[in-house]
Amino acid sequence: MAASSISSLLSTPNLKKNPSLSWKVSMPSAFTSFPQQTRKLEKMFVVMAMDAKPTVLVAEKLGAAGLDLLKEFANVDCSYNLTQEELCTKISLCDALIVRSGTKVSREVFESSGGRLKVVGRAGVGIDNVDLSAATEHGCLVVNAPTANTVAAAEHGIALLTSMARNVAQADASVKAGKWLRNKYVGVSLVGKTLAVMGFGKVGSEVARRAKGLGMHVIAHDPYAPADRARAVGVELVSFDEALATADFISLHMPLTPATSKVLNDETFAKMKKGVRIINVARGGVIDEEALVRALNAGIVAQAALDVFTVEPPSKDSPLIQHENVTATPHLGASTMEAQEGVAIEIAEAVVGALKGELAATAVNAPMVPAEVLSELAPYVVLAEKLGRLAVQLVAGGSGVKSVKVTYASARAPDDLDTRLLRAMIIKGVIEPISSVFVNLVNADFTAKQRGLRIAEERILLDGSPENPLEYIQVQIANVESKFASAMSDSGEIKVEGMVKDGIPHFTKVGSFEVDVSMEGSLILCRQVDQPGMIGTVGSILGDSNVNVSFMSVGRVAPRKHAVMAIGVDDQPSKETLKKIGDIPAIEEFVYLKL
Ligand SMILES: NC(=O)C1=CN([C@@H]2O[C@H](COP(=O)(O)OP(=O)(O)OC[C@H]3O[C@@H](n4cnc5c(N)ncnc54)[C@H](O)[C@@H]3O)[C@@H](O)[C@H]2O)C=CC1
Ligand SMILES: O=C(O)C(=O)COP(=O)(O)O
Repeated sequence: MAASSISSLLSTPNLKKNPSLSWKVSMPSAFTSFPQQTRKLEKMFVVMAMDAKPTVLVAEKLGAAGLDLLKEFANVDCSYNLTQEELCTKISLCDALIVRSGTKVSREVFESSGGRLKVVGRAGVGIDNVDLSAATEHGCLVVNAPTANTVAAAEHGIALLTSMARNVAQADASVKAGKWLRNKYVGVSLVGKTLAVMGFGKVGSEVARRAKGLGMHVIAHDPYAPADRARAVGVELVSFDEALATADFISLHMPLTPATSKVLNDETFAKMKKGVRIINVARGGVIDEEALVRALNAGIVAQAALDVFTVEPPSKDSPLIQHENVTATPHLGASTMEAQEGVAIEIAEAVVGALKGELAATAVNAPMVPAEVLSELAPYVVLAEKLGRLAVQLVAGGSGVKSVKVTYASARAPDDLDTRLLRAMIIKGVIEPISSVFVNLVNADFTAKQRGLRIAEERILLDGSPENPLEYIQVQIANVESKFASAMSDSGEIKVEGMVKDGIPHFTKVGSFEVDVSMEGSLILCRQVDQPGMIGTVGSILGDSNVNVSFMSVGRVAPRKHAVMAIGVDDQPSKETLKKIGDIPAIEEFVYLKL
């Protein structure tokens, strides 16, 4: 599993809210190539509890191999058939929740978690039972297991197709009822018939492959599938209407989304060939079930074989289930021994990875960033957050921060630089110091939007060799006053800039003053009249107060005019120490900032 680590981006509110737990520093593998960064990254990439194991609630049956993996890392609570109320009660004690299709992970569940829930693992493909918006708003990562049950679902689709065509289920029931109805259960042949696969993704393409082996003519409709993938399987991609008009069999394999909800309805059934047969192993909600009953009664649809239903389980006296031309199975698509073991391992690995702070390759509501990209971006991720923090601390109280402009200067082609992580970190840096809101990679964009914070991103393409992903990052905050007037650019924005030198983030510009300070600890910025002895004067005030200076840099516009001195300090100076600095006659303004 390709997974990368960037724990601070996935750490969740209870890290802050639950100080009683002691948190261990774990250096994610993606960062081990930056040994010089270790100390600073340790501060950022704080992950799971050392003495408090996380708790994973497994709310539906999961294969043993997956449970074993989970137990190596977490306390595992297997509680099946919980009511919504019980789930909401339990969830506040859980760091992760694993479900299949039978559990509704509603907004209420996220709200009830009190910020503790870090990850929801869907042990399967469809995530229509998880309220993704609520998950994102709560900064909770959702991961699924998208590959391990593909073949099982495709095989079940083929099982339904063949058994429907030969009335296997109905004939079996009649034999068991003591009947011998050889004339009633005459079936239809598959060879030479047209099968329309609706949704040519993982399952759809496996169904297509198998149906071709049965001698069927296979067409597919999928607005997003590449034509060459279809060609490779020997399948022609057609329009929705053409698929409906030409198919003898229609097999549904698209996800349930607002766009696919009730996509088979009275209107679309009317466009089908009379006597069409429908197979659904996708989701019940893609069919208007009442319209399907009407189409069955009218003979438009000769038969339907359904594994999934709008409401599961459907009511016993549902006219659809009871229809003699309907074959129904209880959502068995993924239920083979092999698929369930595979899914269990796939989801357990994803959930454990996410709890460790890794970015899962199967994240549904967060960007998936390959390990090698993450490793390269690591110091820039730190830089981005610190620039955000710096910029916002320069804003004078009372000015609302509404608009942040981020400029990425790079010699790399725009396609070569994924800025989503950097943007998330800048948002984190800007928002966290001025609010109680917790920001991570999952909820960064949402949180910015919700607070009315506009983030404009700009790329500057530099000449030269694109050895580093970025030359510098600049963060500007517009329409605000600054508590440090020298931080304002000529065009009236607070402006800070930084770059990575030898793997270490450096602060390199404030307003129009160039400085050069490694971004560690805290920072004192002073504007002074440029004159000899200033460094010594400030240095000895700090030294007398036992404040260790890590870096000092002076940026000036011209000799003996104004200069900005940036002083990196390891320890927080006391108010008295800061006052003494401010009292130096040549100091015109100063500000103390936490990095
Ligand atoms: N019955 C069961 O136990 C199982 C059901 N499933 C369901 O099967 C479905 C497909 O799963 P996968 O193939 O793994 O997903 P997938 O994501 O690989 O494929 C879905 C395909 O549907 C396409 N699609 C999206 N909107 C469409 C539209 N309006 N019309 C036509 N195609 C559209 C997508 O482009 C994609 O190619 C999902 O709904 C999943 O939940 C999957 C596994 C087991
Ligand atoms: O993976 C899917 O989308 C499925 O529908 C399988 O559902 P299940 O895990 O068997 O409840």
